[in-house]
Parts: sequence; structure tokens; C-alpha cells
Amino acid sequence: MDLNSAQASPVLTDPSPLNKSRLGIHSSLFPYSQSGPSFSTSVLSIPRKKPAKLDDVRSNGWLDAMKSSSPPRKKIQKDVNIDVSSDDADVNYLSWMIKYPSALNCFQQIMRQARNKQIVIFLDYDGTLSPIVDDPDRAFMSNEMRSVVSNVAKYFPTTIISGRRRDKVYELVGLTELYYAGSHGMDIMLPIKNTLSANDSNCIKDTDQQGKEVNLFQPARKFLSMIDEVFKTLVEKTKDIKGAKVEHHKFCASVHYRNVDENNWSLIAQYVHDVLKDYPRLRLTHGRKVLEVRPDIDWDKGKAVEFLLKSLGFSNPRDVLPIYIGDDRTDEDAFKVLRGKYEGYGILVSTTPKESNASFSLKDTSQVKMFLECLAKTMEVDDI
Ligand SMILES: O=P(O)(O)OC[C@H]1O[C@H](O[C@H]2O[C@H](CO)[C@@H](O)[C@H](O)[C@H]2O)[C@H](O)[C@@H](O)[C@@H]1O
Repeated sequence: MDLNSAQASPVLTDPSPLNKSRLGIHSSLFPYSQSGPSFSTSVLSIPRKKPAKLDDVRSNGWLDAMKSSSPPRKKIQKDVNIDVSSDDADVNYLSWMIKYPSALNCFQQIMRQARNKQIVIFLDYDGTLSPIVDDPDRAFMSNEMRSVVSNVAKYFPTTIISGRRRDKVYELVGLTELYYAGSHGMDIMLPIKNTLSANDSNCIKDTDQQGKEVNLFQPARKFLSMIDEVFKTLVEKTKDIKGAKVEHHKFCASVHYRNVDENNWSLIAQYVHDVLKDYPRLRLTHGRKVLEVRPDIDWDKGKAVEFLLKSLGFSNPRDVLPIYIGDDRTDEDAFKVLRGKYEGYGILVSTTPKESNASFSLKDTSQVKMFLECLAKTMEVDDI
């Protein structure tokens, strides 16, 4: 995808009230009533977690953060159909949805906001396009999801922003028509003509998988060898902990504890803490059953979204409606940016209630697929 095609992407211009038939969206794509849950109950207040303290990994703060970083598997596998009487968890979830309504239920509202604006899509990978699985090397997205994302990208500039290394996430998604940002936005690939800071020292020329010249924007370039070193140290330190896995994401490193016995989580935390003590220019972030070590620079998925919007020619918030779908704490930085001056929409993918900067929610990857299908369908109808 190049700048020209991105700028020429269709803008929703229909001033008439949107409705399902006008958009050609089959009612089966709207799994819940458009009016949202009909019970009345107050919004649950979900306490915000204090950031973990590094100086005491055994403090409840850090270990609690590790424990609560991803819902237990039984919750992930639960039927997505809403059944208010089923149990307390469902009631809590429905209450939470008053504050974070389903993006499917609110699809028409989102489309109304998009009138005369260019929709730009940002998608996280793990937990958003591919379901969370025990082995990070087996987190594949389905062919159906791939085809829906490809359809969406025909009409809307679409970027995958992942914590994984860029080449790995490209390999997993396998669509050439998208933009890719790896290492939590610290590695952005753009066509040669539209990199905002081509003269910036953070920007280098390279070729993409098809041999086309591209620009890479890499604000943490200086940390390459440091991350390499830290990766090796973490592998060495954790090698005897059964189930621990360390991933090298080029500009950050991840230590997974999903498959580690909970009794050993404090050990994992201690090792990561020790390493961070030796590298004061690195910092820790929490993902889903993963501790991530990354450069302590003023850059995150939110900054990456702003950079991409500007680079792609959508710097005027009046002309653009950015939509970001993600499930992770690291996606919160992007949700915050969208909520601010862009008046865009963050959509949190979650099976459990949690405090978020997102405006809407989706329960799981199958609902993400439905939402993307709805988006593509709105434009397919206009194509006829
Ligand atoms: O930004 P993302 O694309 O969401 O990447 C965040 C992390 O995703 C991966 O880990 C998560 O998914 C794994 C596969 O489902 C799961 O096993 C793990 O517990 C999750 O944390 C990836 O492996 C990490 O390196 C990314 O940082």
C-alpha cells in the first residue's frame, strides 16, 4: 500500500441516517440488540492498579499485576452468548459494558462519526487477530480473519501494531497491502515517499519482503546491542525455570510465564528485576502473562499511531477517524491518543471487565472479525 492509494481511500460521505439495510449489513452480523443490554444496574467501578514497584518484586503489587495480567483460560473459552442469569461473572461483564459498549452494538454510531472522514484502522495482533494460546510460536490467525483484514485494507489504510518483532508479525499476517509496526511501535515500515522524518537519524532505508525500497522508522536504534545482550542474559537466567520462554523482538525482549508454575513467578520477577537494575536505560511493562523489557524512551504504541497518521497524510483530526482495536495494556497508550485530539475510537478486546481508555469493547477475536466484516461491508455496498 502506498501513500497515494492510502490518500485516495474512500471517505464515508453519506449524510443520511445510517441503517443496516442501507449499508447492506446482514442482521446476523449484529449479534446483540442495537439498544444494548436492557437490564438496569450501576456501572461497576474497577479499581485501577498501582504500577508495580521494582524494588520489591515480592510485594503484592508486582505479583498481583502478574496474576491479573490475563484472564484464566476457562473464561476465555466461555460461550460468548450473553446469558444474564448464567453467573456473577456475566452480570459483571454486562455492567461493565455500560461503560464500554459493544462496538458491534454501536456500529451505526461509529459510522455516523465517520461521515466525511477517512477511517484509518490500527490492529494489534495477539489477542486481537489471533486468540491467546499457550505457545507464542503457535499464535496463528485464521484464514477467515486474514481475508477479512485484507478486505478492510482495500478501503481503509490499515496498520498492524504489535509487541512482536516486525518481521515475525509480517510472517504471521502475511498481507503485503498493510503497514506494519513491530516492537510496540519502535519499528515502523513505510513506503519510501511517506516517511515523515526521512532525514531523522532514527530513519533508515531498507527493502521490504518484495524487494521494494522502504523507510524504517526506529526510534530505539541505539538500543539494539543492549537488547541483544539483555535477551541472552534473560535466556541464561531463566533456562532452568520450566515453562519460561524469552522472546527477542529486536527492540524489546519478552519473558513469558504463562506456562510457568505460579510458585516460580516471583523467581521470574526477581530475575527480570535484577537485569533491569543493571540496565537503568531499560524499563519494564506488563503484557498478558509476559514481562517486557524495553528501552526507556518516550515512545509507545500511542506515539506510533500519531506518527503513522501524520506520515500517511492524516494529520488533521477533522479529516480522519482512527479506530484502534487491541487487548493489551500496551494498547492503552494508543487508546489515550485516539480519545484525545483525534476523537477516534479505541476498542478493547476483553472477556473480563477492566478499566480502559477505550471507548468500546469486543469480547474476543470472533467479535473482532465480525466488526471488521461490518466495516468492509459498508464499503462493498457503495462499490455496487
Ligand atoms: O502487541 P501484541 O501483538 O498483542 O503482542 C503482545 C505480546 O503477544 C505475544 O504474547 C501474548 O500472546 C501469546 C500467544 O497467544 C501468549 O502465549 C502470551 O501469553 C501473550 O502474552 C507475544 O509472544 C509477546 O512477545 C508480545 O509482546
